[in-house]
Amino acid sequence: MSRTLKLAVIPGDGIGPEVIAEAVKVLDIVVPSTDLVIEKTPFHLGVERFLETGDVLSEDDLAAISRHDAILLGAVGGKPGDPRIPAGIIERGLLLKLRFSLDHYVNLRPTTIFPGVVSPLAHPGTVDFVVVREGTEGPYVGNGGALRQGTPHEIANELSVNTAFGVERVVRYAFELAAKRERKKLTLVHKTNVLVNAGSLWSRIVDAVANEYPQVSVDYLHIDAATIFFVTDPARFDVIVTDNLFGDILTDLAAAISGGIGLAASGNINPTNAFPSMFEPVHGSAPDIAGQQKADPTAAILSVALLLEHFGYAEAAARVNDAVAADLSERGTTVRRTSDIGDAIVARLA
Ligand SMILES: NC(=O)c1ccc[n+]([C@@H]2O[C@H](COP(=O)([O-])OP(=O)(O)OC[C@H]3O[C@@H](n4cnc5c(N)ncnc54)[C@H](O)[C@@H]3O)[C@@H](O)[C@H]2O)c1
Ligand SMILES: CC(C)[C@H](C(=O)O)[C@@H](O)C(=O)O
Ligand SMILES: [Mg+2]
Repeated sequence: MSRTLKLAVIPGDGIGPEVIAEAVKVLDIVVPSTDLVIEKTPFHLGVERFLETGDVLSEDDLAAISRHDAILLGAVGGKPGDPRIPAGIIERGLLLKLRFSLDHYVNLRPTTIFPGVVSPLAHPGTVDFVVVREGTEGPYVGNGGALRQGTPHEIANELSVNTAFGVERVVRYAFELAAKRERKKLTLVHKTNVLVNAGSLWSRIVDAVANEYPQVSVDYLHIDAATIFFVTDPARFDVIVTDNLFGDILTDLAAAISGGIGLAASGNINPTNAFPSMFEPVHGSAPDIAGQQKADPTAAILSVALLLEHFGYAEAAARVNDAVAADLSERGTTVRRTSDIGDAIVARLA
């Protein structure tokens, strides 16, 4: 008996299509070792589509994507400052619209330093942590406005929305994850000394849920101090739970300390499975290197491993991770084309 998984594939912009081509090759080579049959549907979305049609993501597109079991996305967005693309129209209208509409309240971003990968840190220690970034609230909700725009008296607001329901569900997910991991440690990262209302809500919920997980040790860091420890002692972290914006910034830093943004994978998870979860590299469309086969597809390939894990295919996911690890440990400082990296990883899985 086989199990059919309907996968919406959104290659997107810039390096998105280049890295997704390699991720799909890896998926295609690993899936026959499972009982899965993957039915892929490509969706042509992103800057090009916007420039051609003025449309970013129609209700029909959204409905069609929602009928899939999962989404694999490359990256979306144009060159920052491109006058043809209003700021945020692709990011908000496509990427965040998917995350919000499909209730991706857990943005899961694991970090490890693979053997042989050179960290810019002199003494990184053993780095193996997961950032559980809240995905549907915070300053990302788009609840803002501007008054007297363009005048010296302009006022620009972006409201950060934090609901007890939204915070509790992501905190519970983070505790559940911490309880399953070896070190069983959870760090709340926030800015409770300044953002006192949101900070108080997050702290109280973490304290309350902690009572149900006596086996998990809990600590707290302000976001600014957390960035210090990411650089001076990243080995201290196990599971980090934080809000949408802090999590965005921390996870680019996590990528940088662990070998680069080309290696950082993520899952936008709807743990209830009411909606398809979405797997994507943490990086963006990298207009500076797009179309040149210079992008590292490893993050997209590791996102495929997260997808397989999400559906319970831990062994297939481990095979992909192992093939990536082997490739990275042999890679050294050799510069390879995007498709050569994909092919080398595929060859290890064949
Ligand atoms: N999830 C997403 O779709 C996503 C994420 C971040 C940024 N963006 C969008 O992407 C566009 C560019 O944003 P940015 O420049 O701030 O961030 P970026 O992540 O695209 O690029 C930052 C730097 O990292 C490099 N880089 C990124 N991915 C790489 C890879 N796989 N291999 C090698 N180098 C890589 C780029 O060349 C660039 O120098 C913007 O429109 C932004 O909004 C989209
Ligand atoms: C492009 C942008 C909306 C997105 C975010 O801020 O979440 C990106 O930076 C990411 O980390 O996935
Ligand atoms: Mg980001």
